[in-house]
Amino acid sequence: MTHASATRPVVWAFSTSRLRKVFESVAPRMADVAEVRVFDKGFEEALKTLRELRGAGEVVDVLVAAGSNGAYLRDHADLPVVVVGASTVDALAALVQARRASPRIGVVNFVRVVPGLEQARDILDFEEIAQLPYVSPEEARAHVGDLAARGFEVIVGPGPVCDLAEQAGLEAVLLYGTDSLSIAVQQAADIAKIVRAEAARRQHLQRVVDRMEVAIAAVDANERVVSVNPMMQRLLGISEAEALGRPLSSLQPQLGLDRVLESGAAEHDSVERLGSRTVVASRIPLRERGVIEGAVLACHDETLVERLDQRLRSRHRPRRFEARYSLDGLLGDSPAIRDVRELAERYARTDATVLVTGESGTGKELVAQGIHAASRRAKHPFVAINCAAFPETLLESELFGYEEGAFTGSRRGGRPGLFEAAHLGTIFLDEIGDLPVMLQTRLLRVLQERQVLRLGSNDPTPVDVRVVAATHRDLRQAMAAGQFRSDLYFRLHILPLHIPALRERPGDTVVIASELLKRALARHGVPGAHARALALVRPQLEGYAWPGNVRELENVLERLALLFSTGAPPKERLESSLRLVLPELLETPPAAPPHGTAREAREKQEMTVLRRVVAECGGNVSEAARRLGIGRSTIYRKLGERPG
Ligand SMILES: Nc1ncnc2c1ncn2[C@@H]1O[C@H](COP(=O)(O)OP(=O)(O)OP(=O)(O)O)[C@@H](O)[C@H]1O
Repeated sequence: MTHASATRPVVWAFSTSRLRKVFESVAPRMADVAEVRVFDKGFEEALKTLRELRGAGEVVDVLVAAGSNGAYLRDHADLPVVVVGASTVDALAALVQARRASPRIGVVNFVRVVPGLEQARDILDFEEIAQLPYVSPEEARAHVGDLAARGFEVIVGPGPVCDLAEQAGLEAVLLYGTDSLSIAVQQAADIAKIVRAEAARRQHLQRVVDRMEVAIAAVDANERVVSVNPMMQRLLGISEAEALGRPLSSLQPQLGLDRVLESGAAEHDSVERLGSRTVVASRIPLRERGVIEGAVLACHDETLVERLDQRLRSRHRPRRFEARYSLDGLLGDSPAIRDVRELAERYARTDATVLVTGESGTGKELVAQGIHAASRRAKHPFVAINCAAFPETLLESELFGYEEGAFTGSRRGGRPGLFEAAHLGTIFLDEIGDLPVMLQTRLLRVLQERQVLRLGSNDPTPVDVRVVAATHRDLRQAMAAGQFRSDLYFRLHILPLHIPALRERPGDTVVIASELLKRALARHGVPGAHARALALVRPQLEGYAWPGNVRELENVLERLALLFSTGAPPKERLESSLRLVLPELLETPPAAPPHGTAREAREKQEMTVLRRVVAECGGNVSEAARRLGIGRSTIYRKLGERPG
């Protein structure tokens, strides 16, 4: 059975005449050069046989045939054809044999005269050699008749001519022998090797193009498609067969290459909207010796470009894997914050999971970084992720990574998740209370088994990671409401650490403010303004409720430093300037109601401020959050509303 991977070239020889027998005797002798198969077929029948056998999966590299049959196949078959020529040895042998019959010899050959016969005449002592080339069978028949009429008794020629000569009662000698056929088979084998090498190169190139995450189409100078890879077929929504030969702009006007063919100038990275999809397209003209002979279109899917962009950004964000803060950076002198610092230092000496709770902006991440920096893991990565900031599927692949082919567009070779990135270090899971239930289950498994399973993989990777989780939500309440798995809660709640809100430790405000203001003024190049600036707002700092905690305090002090950055504001405008940059602080604190506590008064004041700022921002909570330096969710929570 013939097979595509057969190492020997496969040659099929076609002949309906006596030449077939010679082929049959040559085939076994050429076995180490080529696998030769001989068919008793010619012309249309040969083509039909070719179609049938190749349709059934048989493989052939090159055809061999003689005379007009060879010429016919060369014109009609879609394979290389070697047309047998008479070798000098065979021609001489035929003449010697013919000479034995008669000194007058007719040579009737297809199209060509046999070279060198005139010289042979002297050596072989001929009386006459008549060479009559023919093109059509009718012409061959006429030549044979003519020679017979002229008294020739022997004719040398290809198979069909020999048949005609014998029919006319003359002696016939076959022009081709084993030498001619061996030469033809050798030529066929040489061609087969070249053709195979070429095909292999083309296939390799095709495989490369087919596997690229780019949709590619090439057109000729008339903008007709000459090749499209599978990605492009999908983009155009048609098969290769449908696309080939048609003008690209007729398939998708927005992806046309006519402009590039005309101008000869490449166009890079144009953004094209195709229905619901967006692609980034590049168009490049192809030149052959300076003449434009076609063009190539390459389209990247928008999501791929975005993914690459994201990956490049994250690669340039090493900060993400490093702790910047130590526990010394946790400012404050209150007993509450001292407790926090002391507890954090103790926790840092262990490897157990820590659950940090506290309102937004109280320093939960700062404490997590501090614990990492004070632990034996300090030299290894600190990886932080905000579980509320990603949609569920993205969060899953961020945390656990994925294997190649896990989803469309997953990158080759897969990608490790943050748990793997944090190996030997600490992972900080911020806003753990917002982790979707499905991921709570996966996280629980990681905590229990200390190994992660990438998406689409069955092969877990062991990880040595310390977990610090944080939340501003009440996880017990979430548990009761069925939003948080209790088994996960108990796995996280091993070393609890609560950071009280800034308003619950009033002494801290001025201590922290003083230090943060010093840093902000230094950044603005006015360190000398510290005492004056602080004195100016000190009563307000102490009286204010700080719904956004230290983050809000930072924000306020940054604005204050900005006010002083161009020199202290003149006295007469001081009040109005301050009111302008620190409106929330200068809101007149309402007098404590007779029956209320100081805390209630502060909370009331806080609500007044929140409502006013939200109103000033036309109800735009994001804008209000930015101005106050607190999270949107904090505003919603305090105002008792849910995000719409
Ligand atoms: N005690 C503190 N001393 C100095 N800086 C602090 C302190 N507490 C918080 N900060 C600063 O306040 C900002 C907010 O802190 P952090 O991001 O740690 O809060 P968080 O509780 O994690 O907030 P969220 O819950 O909104 O993520 C940071 O810039 C942090 O450095």
